[in-house]
Amino acid sequence: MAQRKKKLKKKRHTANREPEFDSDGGEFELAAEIKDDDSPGRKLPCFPASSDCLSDVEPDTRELVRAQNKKKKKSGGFQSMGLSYPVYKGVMKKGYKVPTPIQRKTIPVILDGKDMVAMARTGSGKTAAFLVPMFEKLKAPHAQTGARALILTPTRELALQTMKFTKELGKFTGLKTALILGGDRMDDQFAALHENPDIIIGTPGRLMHVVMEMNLKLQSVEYVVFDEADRLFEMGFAEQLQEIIQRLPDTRQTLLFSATLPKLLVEFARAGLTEPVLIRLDVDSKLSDQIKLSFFHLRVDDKPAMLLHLLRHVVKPQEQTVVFAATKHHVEYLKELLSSEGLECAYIYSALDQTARKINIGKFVHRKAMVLIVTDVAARGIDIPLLDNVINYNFPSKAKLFLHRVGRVGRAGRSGTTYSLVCPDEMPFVYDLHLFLGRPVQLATPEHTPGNSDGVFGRVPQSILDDEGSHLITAHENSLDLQNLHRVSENAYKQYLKSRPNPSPESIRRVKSTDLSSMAVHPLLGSGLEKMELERLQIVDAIKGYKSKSTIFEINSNSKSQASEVMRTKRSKDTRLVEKFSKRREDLAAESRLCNSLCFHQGVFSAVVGGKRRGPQENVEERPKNKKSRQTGKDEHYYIPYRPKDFDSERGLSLSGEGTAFEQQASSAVLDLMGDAGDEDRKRKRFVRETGKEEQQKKKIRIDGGQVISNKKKKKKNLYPSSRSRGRRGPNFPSPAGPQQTPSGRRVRSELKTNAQILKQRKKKQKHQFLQSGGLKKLHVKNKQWLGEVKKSGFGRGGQKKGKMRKRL
Ligand SMILES: Nc1ncnc2c1ncn2[C@@H]1O[C@H](COP(=O)(O)OP(=O)(O)OP(=O)(O)O)[C@@H](O)[C@H]1O
Repeated sequence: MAQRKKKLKKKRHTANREPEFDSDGGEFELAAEIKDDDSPGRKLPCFPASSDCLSDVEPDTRELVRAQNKKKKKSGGFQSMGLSYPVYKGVMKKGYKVPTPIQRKTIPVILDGKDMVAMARTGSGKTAAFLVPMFEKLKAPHAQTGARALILTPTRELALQTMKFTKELGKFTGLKTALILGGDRMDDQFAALHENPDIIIGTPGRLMHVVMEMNLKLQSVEYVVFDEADRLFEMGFAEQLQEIIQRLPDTRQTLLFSATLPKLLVEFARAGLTEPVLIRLDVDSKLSDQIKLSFFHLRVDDKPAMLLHLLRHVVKPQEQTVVFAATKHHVEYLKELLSSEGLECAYIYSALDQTARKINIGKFVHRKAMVLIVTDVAARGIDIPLLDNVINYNFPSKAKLFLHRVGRVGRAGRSGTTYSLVCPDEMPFVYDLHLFLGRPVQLATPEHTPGNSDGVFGRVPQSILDDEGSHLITAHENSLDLQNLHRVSENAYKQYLKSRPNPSPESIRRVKSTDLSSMAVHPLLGSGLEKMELERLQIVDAIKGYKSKSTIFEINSNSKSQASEVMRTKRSKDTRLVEKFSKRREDLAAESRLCNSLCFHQGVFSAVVGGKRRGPQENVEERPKNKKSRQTGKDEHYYIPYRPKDFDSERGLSLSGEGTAFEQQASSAVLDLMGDAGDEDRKRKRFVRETGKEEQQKKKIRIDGGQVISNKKKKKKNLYPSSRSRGRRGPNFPSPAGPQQTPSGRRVRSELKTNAQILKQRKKKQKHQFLQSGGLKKLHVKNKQWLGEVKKSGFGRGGQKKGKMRKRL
């Protein structure tokens, strides 16, 4: 223990000597933010002198060779990173000639042994950024110790993909990898861990389950990666991560990667980072310019028709498309719908059987199906290189989820298009997204052409919806399945709406004040018919917005009924208020129109945000000066906003999506005057003491598949010994030895059991099973039967004879 502490100190000491990555004053805060600077001549962080090397078992010649290689090769390429031959060969074989910016920034720092939090946009090559240095560090398989690297991912698909990358990039290193995923057989996973893998790739739920079953200590892990870290550190995985992290040694190197990470490292406090380096690339331009965005405004019922239109007429036949839907029921419905319309499609959702998921992904990757319908399970990390389009059938409720979904296209410098179907209740999320991206919402105008339609928010011509709608009606009439699935998906949507997070209040306000009647048809959908269609839509809007001057109570103007009298009196009383309200609405609409045009022409986004920030001085005169704006008298030049500039962006990235960690903490800070005395029972309206149930709940753990089980029950289950007793050992099952050593010389207790222990456990289990299956009772009954039989055979039918035989019995 003392030795470990000493080493940790040493590690910190080495890190402190490099000022460019240091945290200020050793506080757990933002250590350093490296701006996107791709200058090839950038100085690489220097290596520690051999005396500072972490291993005190032998002088690390590897480091020296690497430093030597670095000096020789010109900077900018993988060569300059001083990679060893097997690793370099794997990288070249994969076809990576030059490192991507995130790889160039992160690999040298990771090789220097620092903890890291790295953010770069989707498809920028983050996987290789943590795999390459991992291979370099692990070097070659180790015979004695357990796994030395652990990679955690939030979804099975992503874990499978990381496994594929690991195999390809690490082909020449000979390192062994075990994949621990929910949905696969646990016995196989026990066996895989017995083969003494160097790397474990897994999803938190199943890994925690396996770790607890096998009682693995994970003390040999030196390198931990949390891929899609923001998702992993969201509430859903908290317990599983806790269980895994507390088993890891303090001296490990921890890396967090994602395309969407908040700036405040406090949000990752549970990861146990030690003086981490923060690398955030593309903070300003979160989306690749190669990705084109289109937003279509329509009713929720028109979405199926629009989807069909997009897939048939807008998307090219040779292009592959991923459709994101809100729930698995939507996926099932859409799959049935598209199939009935002759569009071949594959589908994935988390509840789908593992084999079916693999088959469906395979079908899509091999271009047997050109459409893949998915829930958000496939939103993160999945890399399908030739993917062209993403369709958001349901708009994501979080801006960062939009980034991840959209990030499935435009990978590694390719181009792609995203189409989002937005119904009225999803409008505030579109505004939230634009706040997050720092762009104005562009409402379509008749002047927009398909060529300049990027980011435009427009309407869908009714003619398109009518055409496809008639197909849909026939399809539904002919298929009972489709009708049922549609009904189920509608019910699921109601549930989905209940669980959906709320948009920000300013976006709701903005949507209310936006005059959508001025919005034209989306340029991608109505080339040539914009003006005519706009007029038509305006007439339809006017009809929709028509309000009768009198109520149903006043149908007969000279009616003397009591109801009509009441209505008339009320009307005369409220006229002033109604007028005031409609005038305010008109003003707001006019202001929003002006803001939109200003933003569109000048790119001044600040003007869009609820009128809080003002545009350039010269345009102030053009604004309708309402009472409020005149009163504020804010001088932009000297005004210091109470929110930081990147507030909206950071709010989107924050793990809870509610704001910064500080704001959350402050809002949840409660002075508990009652202390431990108890809690208020709202139903009974009195204070009650804690019953200890909370403690019991804490002892329960959610395993993969969402099942909640108690720790105790888990132990009773004993899946691991039973698998071992069946002799499912891997071919290279290492002999159970005494204490082993890590390369750094630390002693680790063997996780393997001795023969005696195994036999003892086996006996215990057999006894347990025997008792559980009512073994004693059965034995008793069996004995009785036997006695009866013997009696019969001994004494014939009567059974009452006396004699020698009877005596013997
Ligand atoms: N140095 C490189 N040169 C060329 N291609 C690369 C390089 N590094 C990665 N790629 C390719 O870029 C694509 C995207 O890589 P990867 O999946 O690692 O991105 P990512 O940043 O992890 O994306 P996401 O955030 O969506 O998970 C992959 O097809 C990968 O093979």
